[in-house]
Amino acid sequence: ACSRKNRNAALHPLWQSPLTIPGGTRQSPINIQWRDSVYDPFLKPLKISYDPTTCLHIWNNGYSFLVEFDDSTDRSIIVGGPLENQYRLKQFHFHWGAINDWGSEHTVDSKFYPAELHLVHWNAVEYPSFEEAVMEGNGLAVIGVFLKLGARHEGLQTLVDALPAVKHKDTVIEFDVFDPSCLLPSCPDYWTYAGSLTTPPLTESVTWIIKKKPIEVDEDQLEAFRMLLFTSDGEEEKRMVDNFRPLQPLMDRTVRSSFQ
Ligand SMILES: COc1ccc(CNS(=O)(=O)c2ccc(S(N)(=O)=O)s2)cc1
Ligand SMILES: [Zn+2]
Repeated sequence: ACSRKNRNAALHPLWQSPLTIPGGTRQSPINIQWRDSVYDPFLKPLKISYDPTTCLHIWNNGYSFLVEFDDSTDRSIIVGGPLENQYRLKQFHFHWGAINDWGSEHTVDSKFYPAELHLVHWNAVEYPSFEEAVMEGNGLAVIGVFLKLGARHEGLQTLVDALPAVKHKDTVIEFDVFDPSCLLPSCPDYWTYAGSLTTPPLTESVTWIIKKKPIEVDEDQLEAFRMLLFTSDGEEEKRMVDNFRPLQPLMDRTVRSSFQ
């Protein structure tokens, strides 16, 4: 279902670099073919413990809007699931479309969701900094959560209310208490596979953990994402939409599921 729009997204300034890095064998995002995923009974439940006071600010970086966390200690971490170590929360952000027919980065049985949340964590047990972890095969763990159109999400609303303050690229607003676990579905089921960052530097350093169940958000909340801009104040306005990377080849990878 790679429509014209997606090919344009592929050529979008965001990804002028080659679609996949030369020699890339584990690029993201991918289509998750449910029937090809393999149940792994040895996968543990994912344990998530976030400290809401580690929240710092919201930042429009010209790709998406990031909610960044103080990752100088182990106060907000995930452990278990497919992970060998515990990983520290660094930031979360979203990808979304201009319309509700697409917007997610991963697809399930070739179905797009209107948006996708990424919670980015790094392996502070084995690496001294985030920047170094980004370059290592087991350096990052990103939890992906699909957003679907439905009921208004009260937890997301506090974030949506702050977005007008970060309309332009390189604007920041203080955001000092937020618990991102309110954005996770209650169902523990997930898929997991070895992949990459979906924006430059596209490094193959991510253990992806994609939640099976989406969360529900309403139209107004998706529209609030779409009123953000890729462009800085004073530049000709370009709406921040379709900030997702095209699907990448699965190559020699297996997607495992934590559920039967
Ligand atoms: C060398 O310094 C660096 C290196 C890399 C970054 C990129 N930022 S990042 O790692 O948080 C992510 C980029 C894309 C993400 S996605 N859509 O796959 O979850 S996460 C920042 C600073
Ligand atoms: Zn992302």
